[in-house]
Amino acid sequence: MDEERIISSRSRTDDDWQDSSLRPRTLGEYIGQEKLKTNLRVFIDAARQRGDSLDHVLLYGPPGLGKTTLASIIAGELGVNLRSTSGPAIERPGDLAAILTNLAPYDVLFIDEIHRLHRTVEEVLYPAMEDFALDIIIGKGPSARSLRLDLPPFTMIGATTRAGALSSPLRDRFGVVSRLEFYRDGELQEIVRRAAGILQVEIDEEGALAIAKSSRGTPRVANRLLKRVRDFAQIKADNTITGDVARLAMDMLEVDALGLDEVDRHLLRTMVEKFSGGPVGLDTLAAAISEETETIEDVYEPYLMQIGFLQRTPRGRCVTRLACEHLGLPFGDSGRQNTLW
Ligand SMILES: Nc1ncnc2c1ncn2[C@@H]1O[C@H](COP(=O)(O)OP(=O)(O)OP(=O)(O)O)[C@@H](O)[C@H]1O
Repeated sequence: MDEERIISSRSRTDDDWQDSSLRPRTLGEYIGQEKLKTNLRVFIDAARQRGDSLDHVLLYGPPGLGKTTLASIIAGELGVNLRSTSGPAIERPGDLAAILTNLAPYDVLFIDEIHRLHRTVEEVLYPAMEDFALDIIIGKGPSARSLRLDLPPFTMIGATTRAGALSSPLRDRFGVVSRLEFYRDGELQEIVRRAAGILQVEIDEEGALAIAKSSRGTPRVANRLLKRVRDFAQIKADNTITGDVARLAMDMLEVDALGLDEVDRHLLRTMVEKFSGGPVGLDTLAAAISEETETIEDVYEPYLMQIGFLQRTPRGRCVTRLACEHLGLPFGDSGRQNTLW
């Protein structure tokens, strides 16, 4: 279901890949995440001055916030190559060994979804990250012996939506651990304006703000919405995106002013109608809306919690009064007990 959602921040569509032109290429072009950028600037400049590799970096946070973009910016700012792969794509220790031995000195190795690395693969990473070395076992049984191969110094950048799912030995080997935050409306407005400039679409302040507000704090969603709204502007509004055009387009896409779509509304409505607003366990909720628990946890929940529509309690998920007011649903039910209110 997630693949079809315009506002999905998780899956990359063909559209996203075609629009690599929208990706900022330098830290200066990268909008928002100010604290992280300031720190990275210092770490990158210091590493370059010393002629050293940058410490390994772990970026975590909800999907679509710019982790992949940041990894390629870091490589660009260091003036080195970026090698990209993902946790599930590395099936055997030998696959990772092949990648590592092919790195040039100071290269950046980016591993997306690093929490999904196989344990046996992960073990190869420990000495690689710590000592720039590869331990290879030759032979089997009593005659087996270990051989240590030196690797060039490199920087590993790991990205994950769930830092908690990383084993602590792996997490501990990252010198820089940073969380990406949801973007503010003003920052998203700037991202939309920048993207509109690249796509050569006219947009006014109000149009950019309307798209920003419906983008769930997420640049990937902002870019995707902009492209859909651009289609409306092209056919119905003289190629110019104003506040009215943006709102009209979003109505037709069934995305509301807070960026909620049919799936979010279905989730919240199900919680109210079938579970008296909660608490309801994640597995039960996932079954009720025919969705994977991981998708609910990684994609829907972070934003719904951020805007105060959902709360996580030890006994399960609960809908808030704010969510009910937004959706025009009844709040407070005689059947609901022991919730947070
Ligand atoms: N800070 C930013 N400024 C401007 N545009 C951005 C920024 N961050 C992300 N984008 C845009 O959003 C899109 C999505 O970013 P990206 O693919 O890097 O997200 P991600 O967090 O790596 O997602 P995932 O977690 O799925 O890997 C990019 O194509 C880029 O155009």
